[in-house]
Amino acid sequence: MDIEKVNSMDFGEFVDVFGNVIERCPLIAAAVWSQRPFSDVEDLEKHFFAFIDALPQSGQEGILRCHPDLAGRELQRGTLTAESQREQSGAGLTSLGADERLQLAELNAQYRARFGFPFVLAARLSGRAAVPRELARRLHCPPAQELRTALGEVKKIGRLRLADLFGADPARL
Ligand SMILES: NC(=O)N[C@H]1NC(=O)NC1=O
Repeated sequence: MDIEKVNSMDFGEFVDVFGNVIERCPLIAAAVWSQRPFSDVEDLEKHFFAFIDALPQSGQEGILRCHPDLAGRELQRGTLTAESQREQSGAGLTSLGADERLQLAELNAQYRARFGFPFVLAARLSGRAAVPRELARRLHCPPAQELRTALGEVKKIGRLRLADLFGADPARL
């Protein structure tokens, strides 16, 4: 895919293609479409991120709540989005032992109880051992800092998903 192709997409096609750049938030792609034309993929990415940054805290928390737990029930049930499924299996979360799954479920529950949204981490950038470690560490962070960290992870996930769509190297975005 190239940027000329993106700029020529009608609304429906654009939302079909980019609707899950931010997990289960096609509204963001819908809003970004009206800002076309984009000069390149970096410019497109900037519009996604600027939308997130401009939201009030309730909206930013809403975005986090659209994310499925890592190694959670949806992974077990096979109801993840295709992107999330790929990311979670790529990180080795599909092959956890029962003990590891239980440990993560407990940490996920503690995290959600403390912050009111699920723990979000760009799974593709960390291995399965790093997930419980990061979860346990971030569980003790101040809420305002944690919201910023979690949104930073949402952006990392979005960047990787955009890079996939463009067949680009995410380091160059
Ligand atoms: N909870 C959470 O981080 N979920 C996400 N992380 C990721 O890499 N893909 C997801 O769906």
